[in-house]
Amino acid sequence: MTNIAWGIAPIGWRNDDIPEIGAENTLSHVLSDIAVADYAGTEVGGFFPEAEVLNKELELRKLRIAGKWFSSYIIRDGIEDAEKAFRKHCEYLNAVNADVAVVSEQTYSIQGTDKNVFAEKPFFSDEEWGRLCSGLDLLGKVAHEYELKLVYHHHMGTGIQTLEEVDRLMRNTDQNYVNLLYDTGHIYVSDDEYMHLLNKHIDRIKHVHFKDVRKDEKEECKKEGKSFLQSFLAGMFTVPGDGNIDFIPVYKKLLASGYEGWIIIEAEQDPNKAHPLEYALKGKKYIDETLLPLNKSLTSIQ
Ligand SMILES: O=C1C[C@@H](O)[C@H](O)[C@@H](O)C1=O
Ligand SMILES: [Co+2]
Repeated sequence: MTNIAWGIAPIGWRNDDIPEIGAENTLSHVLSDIAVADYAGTEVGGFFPEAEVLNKELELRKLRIAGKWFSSYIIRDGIEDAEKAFRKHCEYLNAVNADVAVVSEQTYSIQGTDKNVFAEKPFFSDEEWGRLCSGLDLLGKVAHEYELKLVYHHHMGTGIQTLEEVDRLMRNTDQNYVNLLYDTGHIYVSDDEYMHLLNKHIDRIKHVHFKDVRKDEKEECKKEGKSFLQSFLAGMFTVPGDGNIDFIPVYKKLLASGYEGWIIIEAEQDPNKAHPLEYALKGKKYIDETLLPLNKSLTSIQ
């Protein structure tokens, strides 16, 4: 037995970074697809309604909420403003019974712009690093007050993208309050590797995004200097089992370390090209047929 819950993010149906795409997919449609594909839950998308309305729709389908993305601007706006916005965020998370607050520092981020995501990422100065890390410690304590875990999302096109940057963030934040969200797709696109980060920071990882990458598409996007948005629209990402990441050693490492929490399938694609339910089912088939049988090896270790 494991204490892992499998979910899928609404990002395959609708994308907060490009609200026009998939706009025809209503909340009911997305949640019903997630239930049909037999996932335990999801993360909150930007188009999700107030807590009371959402809870009713979740209950009807026996789904749970893992967490919700929070764009912090600690460096740009200062920690006071960030804390105020984050407290509101945590109140909503409590109202929908979530477990984690996904935080990503968006100061200077190019993830939503048309800049070349492979060559134009921002870098923080030493002074900015100091303010970011102490600010995150404070937000982590706020999350703790709300009985939530702050999980930091390393992300392409931001100041915390590479393994080196994640290392620095982990070294300079309080391990009691600042946890890590491990996103296979982002670290693979950034560093051409995904096991190193997992092995190195396994003790801080409290939330996981399983995003697969089509290597050839990635190389093409890099060659063409595409932006982050253009890259995912071109099909750089897909569901686990459909790309070039080997999730077997990833899942084995999580099992061996006793990981408890959510693994969220997160595959942003153009919903007009990649049928969202078809891909949700494809991801679930891979989990059921390839990953879950690995749980037996855990039983034999114990
Ligand atoms: O967790 C995520 C949330 C999205 O908004 C983001 O752009 C995506 O790439 C991701 O990993
Ligand atoms: Co992610």
